[in-house]
Amino acid sequence: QWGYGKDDGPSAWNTNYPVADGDRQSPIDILPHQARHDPNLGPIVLNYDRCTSINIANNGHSVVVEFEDSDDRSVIQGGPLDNPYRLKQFHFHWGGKGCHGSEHTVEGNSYASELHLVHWNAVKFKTFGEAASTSDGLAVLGIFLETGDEHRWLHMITDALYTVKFKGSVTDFKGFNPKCLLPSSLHYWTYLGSLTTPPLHESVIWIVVKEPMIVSEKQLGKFRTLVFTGEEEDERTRMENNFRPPQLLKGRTVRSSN
Ligand SMILES: COc1cc(C[n+]2ccc3cc(OS(N)(=O)=O)ccc3c2)cc(OC)c1OC
Ligand SMILES: [Zn+2]
Repeated sequence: QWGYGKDDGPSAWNTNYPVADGDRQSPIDILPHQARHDPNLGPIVLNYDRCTSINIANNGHSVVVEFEDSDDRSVIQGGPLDNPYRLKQFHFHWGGKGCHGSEHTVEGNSYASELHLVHWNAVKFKTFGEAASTSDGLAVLGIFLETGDEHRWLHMITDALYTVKFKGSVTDFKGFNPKCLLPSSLHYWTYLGSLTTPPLHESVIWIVVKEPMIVSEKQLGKFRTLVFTGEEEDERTRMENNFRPPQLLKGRTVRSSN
């Protein structure tokens, strides 16, 4: 019942989700010079080598790749995290043709798109849902996408998008390791925030990587062939501009790894 349109978009979400006006909402505009460099912030460590992707789906808001998360086969740890967090899914946010579509911005500048790798603290919680509704139950790794040369591995995602054009479509998507999408440096900013879509739970430790991944305009354009609507609906609404704009910092500190 929520979306990214004029009537159901981010400015209307606080009607059904009052936490939208909360004190630790995401995304935010990141000001690098005001971020506190914290020498105690170690590197982010990704152990995705035994990760098991299951499927790729169009949930009516984005395209999502889900992972098997019944054990610690794919986890993120280190950095601001005091436990390993299990990879649950990743998805993207993007703009319209020529417009930008990232959620976090840097000094007011947005990128073409943003990848979110969603992890949950399976040490402290039994289910993703429980973690998703408890402070710091989730850790989301945000990667900016910038247009330039073609990304050598992104085609594995974009070649599958035609199979999930419509809301509610799901197809098998096995053997994909998202580590191949990451930029070379994992230097990051980190702050306490929320899910950027309803239910907007304030349960996320955000880790936003400074270096963007480079993808071609053509690859990005394939995301815009998806539609928000189901196959049975008569109108086809192109899936684009599925991003929430930056929210108030409300006194939060953003820390920077080296
Ligand atoms: C699998 O169970 C759930 C799935 C989901 C699906 N879900 C919904 C919204 C999400 C928003 C997200 O926000 S983002 N964009 O900041 O990464 C991330 C993962 C999400 C995952 C939500 C749940 O409770 C909040 C769930 O527990 C009941
Ligand atoms: Zn997201």
